[in-house]
Amino acid sequence: GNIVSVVKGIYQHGEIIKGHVVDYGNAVVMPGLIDVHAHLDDPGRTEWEGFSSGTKAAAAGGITTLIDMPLNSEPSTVSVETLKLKVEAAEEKIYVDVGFWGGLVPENALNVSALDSLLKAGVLGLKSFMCPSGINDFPMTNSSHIKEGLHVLAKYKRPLLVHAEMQLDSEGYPKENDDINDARLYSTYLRTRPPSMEEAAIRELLEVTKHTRANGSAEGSHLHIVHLSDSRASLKLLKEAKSRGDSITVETCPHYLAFSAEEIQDGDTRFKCSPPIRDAANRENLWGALMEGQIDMLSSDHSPTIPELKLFGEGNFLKAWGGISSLQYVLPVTWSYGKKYGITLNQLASWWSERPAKLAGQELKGAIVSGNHADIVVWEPNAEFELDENHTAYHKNPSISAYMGTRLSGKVLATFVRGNLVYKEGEHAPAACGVPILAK
Ligand SMILES: NC(=O)NC(NC(N)=O)C(=O)[O-]
Ligand SMILES: [Zn+2]
Ligand SMILES: [Zn+2]
Repeated sequence: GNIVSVVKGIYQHGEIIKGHVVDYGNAVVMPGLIDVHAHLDDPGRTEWEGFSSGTKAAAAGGITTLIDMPLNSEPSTVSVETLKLKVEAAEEKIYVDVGFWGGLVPENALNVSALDSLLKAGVLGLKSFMCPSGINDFPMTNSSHIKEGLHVLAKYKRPLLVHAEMQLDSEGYPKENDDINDARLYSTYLRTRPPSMEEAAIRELLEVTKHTRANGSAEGSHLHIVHLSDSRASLKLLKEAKSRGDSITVETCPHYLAFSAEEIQDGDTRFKCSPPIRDAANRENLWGALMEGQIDMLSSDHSPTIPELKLFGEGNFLKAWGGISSLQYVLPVTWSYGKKYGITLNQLASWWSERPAKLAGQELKGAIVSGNHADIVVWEPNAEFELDENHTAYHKNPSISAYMGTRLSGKVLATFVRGNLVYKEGEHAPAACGVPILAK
């Protein structure tokens, strides 16, 4: 299951290597992708996705490790008991390795022993929202909850991931439940979540992350901003905080790099997510920041649901479920939309494998080096395909993906997890052989 050695050619110590040699010709052999932000909705909402379909889609997309979010499953993963339910739900159903984030919510944030037991039970870190999550048993937290959480996490050297948007009553922008008649217009939804909401949340977080600096009271803990969309004030604040020594990283997602507000059609709620996809100029800035290293990594934020909750009929952006379905496509999407910015394979491996592995504390994953798990994706960057109904999608609800109808390049030929061939050109391994990852 591990990489024994990495050699040039097929000779080792002057001898032709014995055993089973597979020659993938000019295809790229890369570390498997590690997606630190996916909502697999299991247990409890397997009609939205589920471990089996979600990890099959992942394997088909070259993802070898997923870290599952603590919400959208029912119940949310906010305690030892609910983590147990999640791990049991994953048994015999995961085709790639799956780790778990725990939830930081008001009911456990100020209860040190509750957080200790959740972390001792093996979650790889905690996740919290600074605005309503859309899930009833996953309420939002404020900065005092987050401060407490970070101080407990410091003992375990594990991260806190935060959905950084804060509702500001002061600003006169429409709220989601105002009865606005043009709820079919994407611009109406966009106005309800201006960049200032991300900026306000990040300003508040930076008051807490100063404790994560060397010799700070929360030294050892780490804050990770999930799915950044605002490429201006928010990114500037994060850059300054990093230069002051705060332990902070930030991710963005392929949908913020692929799409722009100008191209989202009225009523096409496949594109609804929070924070929202912003304008084309913002997308250009995000690409610039990613290429320069100001944005540390990428994640899918695969947040599917059933088609009915996307309200395709009425196309109401204010009431439809927010979340983009993308898991299987993130490698070809990043590659296809990134080519014009000159992205390299090394950058792909850094954004999708090396850095996510560090965030999730997975020292034996994220790079093809001897001793590491043999988690590998083999793919052809120049192979093009239409993402249409003829393209086999393994997601539970393929029709809701914003990527349907796009033409992409980058075809996955084979995916290996701990040396097991889990996917090969349309075929999955006969049995689910992924491992649930619990922190020691
Ligand atoms: N409950 C969710 O899945 N929310 C997600 N929804 C999005 N991103 O629109 C998220 O990550 O915030
Ligand atoms: Zn979020
Ligand atoms: Zn999410």
